Amino acid sequence: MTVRILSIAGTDPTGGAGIQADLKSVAALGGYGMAAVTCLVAQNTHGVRSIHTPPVAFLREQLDAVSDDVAIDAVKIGMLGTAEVAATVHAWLTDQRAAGRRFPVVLDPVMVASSGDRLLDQDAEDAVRALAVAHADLLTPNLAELAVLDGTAAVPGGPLDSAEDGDPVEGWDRALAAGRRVAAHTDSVVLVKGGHLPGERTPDALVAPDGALLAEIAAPRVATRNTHGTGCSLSSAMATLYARTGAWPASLAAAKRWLTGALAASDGLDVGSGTGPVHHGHHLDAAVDAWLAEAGASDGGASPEAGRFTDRLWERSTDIRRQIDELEFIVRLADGTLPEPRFRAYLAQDAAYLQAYSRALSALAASSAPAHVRTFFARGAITAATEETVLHRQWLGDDDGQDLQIGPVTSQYVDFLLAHTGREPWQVGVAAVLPCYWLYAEIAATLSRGLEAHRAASPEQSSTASNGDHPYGTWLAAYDDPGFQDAAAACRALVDEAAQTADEATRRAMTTAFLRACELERDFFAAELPTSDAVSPRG
Ligand SMILES: Nc1ncnc2c1ncn2[C@@H]1O[C@H](COP(=O)(O)OP(=O)(O)OP(=O)(O)O)[C@@H](O)[C@H]1O
Ligand SMILES: Cc1ncc(COP(=O)(O)O)c(N)n1
Repeated sequence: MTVRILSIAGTDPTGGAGIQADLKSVAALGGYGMAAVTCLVAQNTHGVRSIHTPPVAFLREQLDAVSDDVAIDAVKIGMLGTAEVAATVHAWLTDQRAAGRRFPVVLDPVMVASSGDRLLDQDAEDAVRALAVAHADLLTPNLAELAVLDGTAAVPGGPLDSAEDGDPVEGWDRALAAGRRVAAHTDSVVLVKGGHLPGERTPDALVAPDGALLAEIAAPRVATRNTHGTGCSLSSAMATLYARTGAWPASLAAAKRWLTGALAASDGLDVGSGTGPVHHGHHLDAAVDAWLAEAGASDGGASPEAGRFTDRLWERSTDIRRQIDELEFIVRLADGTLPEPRFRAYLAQDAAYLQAYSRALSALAASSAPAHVRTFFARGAITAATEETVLHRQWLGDDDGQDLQIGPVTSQYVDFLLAHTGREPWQVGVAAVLPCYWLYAEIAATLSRGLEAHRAASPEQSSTASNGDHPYGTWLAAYDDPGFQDAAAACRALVDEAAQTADEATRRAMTTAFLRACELERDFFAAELPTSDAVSPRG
């Protein structure tokens, strides 16, 4: 069943925060969104200009109009603005309960916007606290709001906190302690959010009224300034997912995954020149493009006129690339804990793959592409074949690879490449082989950061020891070879050039081929580390 979620919140005419963000988030997570407006806010990505609060009797009319007609599966409360508005929502919820209508309530105690503008009168804090105590099932304060609810300065960002650049670990411990106190006091689950902590991580945790830590998620910080409305979006996502599942930890895990994708895709939005919004519908782009393609219409974004074609491809592959970064195989390869048999099994598949890749590049070298394109791929075919030989000699020993069992994902990827470079227009072929260059070049950067971290953590390995004691150090270092990075950039430029010469149908086929190859790259890495791996890690 589609869950019906009511947002009670203020507005943002630029669509990034408040009710507009709530409705987008509910829809993005498969719910049906409804909204009753508390305050009208003239704001944009730079800040709040003015606030108009309609008479509270009208708010009550909106709320009754909904509840008299529609069964509500969850309520999300955002900006309340004044004590009177908070009391009106409080009274309506009390009446709903008295009438036997029970639904989960997520309260995002919005007090100050990320721009620094106040969104709640100071004398309304008690009314919000009372609402939390009486009706909230989940509270989602940011660190500053947590400090206000806690009534102490013991939270980073709290009233007396002067250590803006303090230690993130200590700050997080203090935040969790405050979260536990607020959960106990309000008898609600508290989602403690680390978005405003300094450092590389943005931890989030759920604490229960009895102090139990229900979940803790340490997501990496997405490097973007576009965080306007993340709090609104996360709280309405939690309301929607909890209405669907009845489980807070599962809701948080799914909501964070979606929100991280929305943050990662936000740079492609270009909404406003200040702190921009997140891309709530980032995961829907591919479905809409497929419908448009079936309808024979332009996808509107992948035309060569609209900036670099490969920029659009990169943006469209955001989710797949994130999934690759999060794969256990990649994480453990980078930190050196990947079991060696697993690594060797991967390399064997990689060697088989490279033989076929070399044949695919040869097909492009023999295609009807312009001469400089054919030359590039002729060289690439030789490099891939040579690389394959080196892999065999260095890691796989004398085994000549003849009796290698080719895994199902490897053969799927190989079939895909050979079909796309042999039978399709050359432009589609170059788009199909690009991920093997480009994603590998990007993954190399991730892996070499892992190697750097490993070296830094092993100071006894002097800087003259090139690879520390990382078991795959030599292999990781070869990955980050500048020659390979250059080849990836050159291949990308050829794909941009190919898009210029292609008609619209061919550009669509290029996009589809690129994205499919990205998925196959992901599946190739994922196939090598089944979760039930019984091999013990290398000592
Ligand atoms: N740069 C980022 N990268 C990844 N996650 C982030 C980032 N910034 C915020 N988040 C996440 O966004 C959610 C909202 O957290 P935050 O602490 O920013 O709340 P907030 O201040 O209420 O939000 P808002 O900015 O809308 O006021 C949390 O899940 C947090 O971890
Ligand atoms: C109506 C409304 N509600 C909430 C926020 C907080 O969002 P942010 O802190 O990201 O500005 C906002 N700006 N506007």
